[in-house]
Amino acid sequence: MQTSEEDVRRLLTAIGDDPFRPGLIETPARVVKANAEIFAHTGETTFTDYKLFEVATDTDMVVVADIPFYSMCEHHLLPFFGTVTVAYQPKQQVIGLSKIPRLVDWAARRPSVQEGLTTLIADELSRIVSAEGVAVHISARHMCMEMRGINRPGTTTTTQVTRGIFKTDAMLRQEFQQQVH
Ligand SMILES: Nc1nc2c(ncn2[C@@H]2O[C@H](COP(=O)(O)OP(=O)(O)OP(=O)(O)O)[C@@H](O)[C@H]2O)c(=O)[nH]1
Ligand SMILES: [Zn+2]
Repeated sequence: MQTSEEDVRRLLTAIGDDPFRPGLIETPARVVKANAEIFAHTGETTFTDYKLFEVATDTDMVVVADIPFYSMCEHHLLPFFGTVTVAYQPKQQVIGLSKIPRLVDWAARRPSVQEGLTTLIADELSRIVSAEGVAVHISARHMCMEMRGINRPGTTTTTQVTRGIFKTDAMLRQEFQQQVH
């Protein structure tokens, strides 16, 4: 399913503009293309683009910090964006490091709320890697709170999901939180 150029022309008309004026004539095609990228993984429930490796390790925590993401708030279809920090304590398997930002992109490229995005990343990482525990922290700015409505530029929202040992071990959770900038 894709946005059509006609959908965009209808929206432009509805906001009181003329979709056929010179400045807007190519806009519907651009918006269709942009939406295909921004909403690329809408409706997908399973992340498949990963590789696992069997490794003998007693690593306490693998952390990939400050992964930038862009998503769209499902209430207003306005951007929310920021950084994600993902951690897990491996058992015998580790995931290819680059696959963690890929997982974040996959989860973000759909309409969502920040809490749901945090949970989706934790759910998929837990499913993919057999880990002792998983932790995901997101810090984000919501354009729906900054450029309209309550109009509070610069506010940040943080969300965190912990699973397994990150939930039961307060010290480990604290170490994770120290990795979050
Ligand atoms: N929990 C949560 N709320 C969000 C998120 N993104 C947007 N919202 C909130 O969704 C709510 C929608 O509230 P409504 O009262 O239905 O919509 P609204 O009249 O546009 O609300 P205002 O934004 O307060 O003007 C607002 O409070 C938003 O701040 C998110 O990621 N998580
Ligand atoms: Zn919103």
